[in-house]
Amino acid sequence: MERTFLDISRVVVRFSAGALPVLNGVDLKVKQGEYVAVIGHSGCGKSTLLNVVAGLLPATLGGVVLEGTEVNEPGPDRAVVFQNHSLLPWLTVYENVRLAVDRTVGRSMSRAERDAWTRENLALVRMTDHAQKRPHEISGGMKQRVGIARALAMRPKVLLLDEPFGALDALTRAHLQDQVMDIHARLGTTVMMITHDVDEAVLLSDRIVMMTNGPNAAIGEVLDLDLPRPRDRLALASDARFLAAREAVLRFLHERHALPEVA
Ligand SMILES: Nc1ncnc2c1ncn2[C@@H]1O[C@H](COP(=O)(O)OP(=O)(O)OP(=O)(O)O)[C@@H](O)[C@H]1O
Repeated sequence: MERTFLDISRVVVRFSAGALPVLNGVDLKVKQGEYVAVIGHSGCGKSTLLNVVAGLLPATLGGVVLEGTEVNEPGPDRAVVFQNHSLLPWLTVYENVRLAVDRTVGRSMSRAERDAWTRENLALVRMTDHAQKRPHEISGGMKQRVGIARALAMRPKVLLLDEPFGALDALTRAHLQDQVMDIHARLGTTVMMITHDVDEAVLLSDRIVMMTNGPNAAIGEVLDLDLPRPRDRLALASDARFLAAREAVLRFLHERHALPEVA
């Protein structure tokens, strides 16, 4: 049996003493190199779960262990990319990534190595030609690419993506999904991605974790995707396995766990 890499164990999150917990007993074991998507209706607690894994929010009960070490605070081994790019506006694209390098992995590198590592990560997201621009001079999709480069530059054990493509138009989104698939294939990074988008979850993931509605949310079902990689969005559009997986997730969200007002 493959060893658990990221172990989310019986996580309960309660924001106030009198209220019901938002999450009530989330258990998830992620293998190294696995791409896991977490999907569920708005407000079910997806970001809350990601924040617990990131170490940004303590679990009320239960906890998270990454490669044998308990998560108690944020750290570069769990780099997060949020929906709204959080680049520093007064720094260039290069400087935004370089800052992360200098503050994390770069401590053990020479100046020239830090420069090369920064450029390598910018190249990975195809931002080399825009390295000297500032955030206001690049598009939303480019900003997300820089955010991904910055996260990868920390050499994280787990890349945590919180709706990273949520604010982008459909074509830019598709382009970025393809790039993330390519990066995942090349680097073998373990990824946990929050999404609302069923097609995105099926296209990118090895497993889809479907959450029940909150409060008291937990994992309702987990779907294993045996679609071979590399995956091609056009070929998959008519692939019976892709369509069956898509339908299974849609049925979970809109039949078994439809929101009360639309049920
Ligand atoms: N700091 C907080 N204090 C109190 N309640 C919170 C806090 N953070 C989140 N919540 C509540 O917890 C619930 C889950 O929120 P969360 O953002 O995790 O959901 P989500 O599934 O990520 O939603 P969405 O898909 O809309 O982003 C919501 O009811 C939210 O109001």
